[in-house]
Amino acid sequence: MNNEKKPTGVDLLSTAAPYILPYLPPADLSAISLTCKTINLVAKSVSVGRSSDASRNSEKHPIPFINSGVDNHPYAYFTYTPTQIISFTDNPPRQPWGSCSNERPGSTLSRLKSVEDGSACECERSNGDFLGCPCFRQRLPGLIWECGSGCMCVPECRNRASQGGVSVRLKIVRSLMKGWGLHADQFIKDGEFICEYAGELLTTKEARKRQLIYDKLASNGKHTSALLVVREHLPSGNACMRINIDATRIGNVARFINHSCDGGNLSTVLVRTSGALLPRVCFFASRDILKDEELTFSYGEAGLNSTGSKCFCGSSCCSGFMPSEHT
Ligand SMILES: C[S@@+](CC[C@H](N)C(=O)[O-])C[C@H]1O[C@@H](n2cnc3c(N)ncnc32)[C@H](O)[C@@H]1O
Repeated sequence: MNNEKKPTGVDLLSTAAPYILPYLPPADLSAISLTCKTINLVAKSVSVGRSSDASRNSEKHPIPFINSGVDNHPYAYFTYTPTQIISFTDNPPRQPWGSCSNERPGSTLSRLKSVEDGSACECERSNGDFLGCPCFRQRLPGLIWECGSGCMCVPECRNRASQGGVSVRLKIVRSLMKGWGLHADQFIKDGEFICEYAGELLTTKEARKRQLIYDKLASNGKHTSALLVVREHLPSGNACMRINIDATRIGNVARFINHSCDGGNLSTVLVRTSGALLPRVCFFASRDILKDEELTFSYGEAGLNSTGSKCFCGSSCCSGFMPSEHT
């Protein structure tokens, strides 16, 4: 005789729900949480997991959302990518987030630490020739050349500072006037790498199309977008290359960095890596940054390009209005 009890519908539901619910966007999660007690409990734990780490275990430390009673937003929903990707024309694929089974990758995501004495960089030598590494041949203002697949050096090489993802402790804090903002959760030294601006790489045509949609959505005051346009001036001085990165649907923590009219405490640097076709846009501390300070940079000059949206950066030179990028 078989004494084993057959699982009930509730048993099956509580087994399956933790695997399915982390794939749901907030509106669907909230709707399904009303169906029964079991689902409600799982939905609550998914929300708690989401607000505890925006990076979905992709970065070295968790990056929590902090909302100390400003409003009822526990987190912002988007698909996470630690580095730039080619754009999606359709909706991005669903990514689970908030599951308690997610494990921080730790050593599997080869963490790159800077080596103070520089002796780890073997790329300077090629057959005994110290001019072997392409990264050291060209240095231009606002541009850093890092070692890459074309170099012989170890991942710990100090000339790969921006390649290991976010290694400083950060948090995403809600404010009444600016929405979410990225803050330091530790002291950060002047010049330290903070994060890449990761998102979808767009053609200029696609960037212009999306900007029109975002401007329309923003006019009802409920939508924030994160489309960054950076221009790389070529050595001739006569031409420049445009890089359009949209972190609105798919991005990383850089999508939460707010604007400051005084230039803020971050510098925007283009990083070219040996062996890679396209540069990456990276943020470095432009001065020492204290724990809890908000991280900001200038989106551009307000002047004639202003969208008319009010700026709440609070700096002494605030123009009162947010700059806009003419895409
Ligand atoms: C890249 S997002 C930054 C993250 C955003 N605060 C959020 O909650 O997702 C850019 C948007 O943030 C808001 N923002 C950024 N800096 C601001 C500032 N100084 N004053 C007011 N709003 C700001 C604007 O709505 C802007 O369109």
